[in-house]
Amino acid sequence: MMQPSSGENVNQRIARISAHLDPPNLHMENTASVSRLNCRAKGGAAGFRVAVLGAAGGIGQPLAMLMKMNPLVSVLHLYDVVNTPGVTSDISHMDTGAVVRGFLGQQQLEEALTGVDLAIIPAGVPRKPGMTRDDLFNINAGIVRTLSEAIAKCCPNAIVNVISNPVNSTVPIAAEVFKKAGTFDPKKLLGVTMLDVVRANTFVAEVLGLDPRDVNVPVVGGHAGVTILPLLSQVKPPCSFTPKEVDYLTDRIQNGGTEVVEAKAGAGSATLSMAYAAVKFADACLRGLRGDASVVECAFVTELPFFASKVRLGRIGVEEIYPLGPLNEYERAGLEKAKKELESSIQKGVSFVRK
Ligand SMILES: NC(=O)C1=CN([C@@H]2O[C@H](COP(=O)(O)OP(=O)(O)OC[C@H]3O[C@@H](n4cnc5c(N)ncnc54)[C@H](O)[C@@H]3O)[C@@H](O)[C@H]2O)C=CC1
Ligand SMILES: O=C([O-])CC(=O)C(=O)O
Repeated sequence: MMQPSSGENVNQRIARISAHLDPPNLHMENTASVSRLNCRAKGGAAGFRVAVLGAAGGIGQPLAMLMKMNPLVSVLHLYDVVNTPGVTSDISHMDTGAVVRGFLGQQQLEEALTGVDLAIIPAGVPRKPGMTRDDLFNINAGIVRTLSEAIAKCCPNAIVNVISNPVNSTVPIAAEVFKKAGTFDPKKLLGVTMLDVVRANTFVAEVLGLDPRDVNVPVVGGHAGVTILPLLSQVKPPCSFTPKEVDYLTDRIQNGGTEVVEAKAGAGSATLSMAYAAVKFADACLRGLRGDASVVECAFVTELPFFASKVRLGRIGVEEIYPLGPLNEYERAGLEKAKKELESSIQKGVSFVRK
């Protein structure tokens, strides 16, 4: 026990005690479950272990915060190449169940991934006005490859949620890395297209005058421009749109990301709505892992070979990929455009790893 020194004021006392504390829950050299003042908690209530890779970023921070609030998460690993000590300290003060641990820099990447059930990847640079998602390829491809190599080594059975853009190429990159490592399981690798669904629900609800929570719009294809294919003929609850409404909604859903990039005027792309969407999707993956019945969401999966589809999530990841269902003429034309662009984006990702 530290003894109070005589003549010490409150600020001096606090400073003296703080100097004896370990860095806040940060897994540095001294990992020792960081026993601040010998607290007994070692963490690990029943639940899943989740790692966020890119946790200090615009998406990473709110995503980490929301995952800390998720009762299915028992241990939350926050990894980034910068700033994880601060983010980890901050989030670790939330009085929710998950134990938070921070990991900083490449040398701590493997430790960050060991034992995790779900790895979420929002690492990488975002767009600025005038850029396409594909313009991010040169930087983000290498980041996703590095992180995927570490996943293959340290948690080959984890479910992987890829957020980093261009998703249409980064998911094929992860798949190729896993194939090379002999760990590829198409049931476990998912590109996160949930934001397209979240936007579609919101915009359709606005047009119809409904509560967005009561609306469900399947969005298939991919996650860039024309590859984002909302199936407005399959909206639940069943409803109909005028041709003008279909044009307006399709355009707004396909360009929702650009709408945010332009509004942010150089300060990045969607972060808050993306963190919300990522957590909605991660929660679905965890409920599937827990064995909940009928967990169905849209995601970019690797079995057609790559296509965002409605999928049922279960204990092993993707348990069923639903067919597209009946498409109207407008959607069939959209599908042809989507397929063409998707093919080249997929090939670009595959070649990046094979070259
Ligand atoms: N799938 C989707 O629907 C969406 C995807 N995105 C994408 O998500 C990515 C991240 O966006 P923001 O969070 O806004 O960017 P950001 O720049 O704010 O954050 C990215 C974070 O990644 C970290 N990072 C960079 N290299 C890393 C590495 N090798 N390992 C671990 N962390 C690393 C950075 O240090 C930074 O903290 C972008 O590629 C963006 O285009 C954004 C919105 C929606
Ligand atoms: O548009 C971007 O660059 C980010 C993104 O993927 C989205 O908001 O859908």
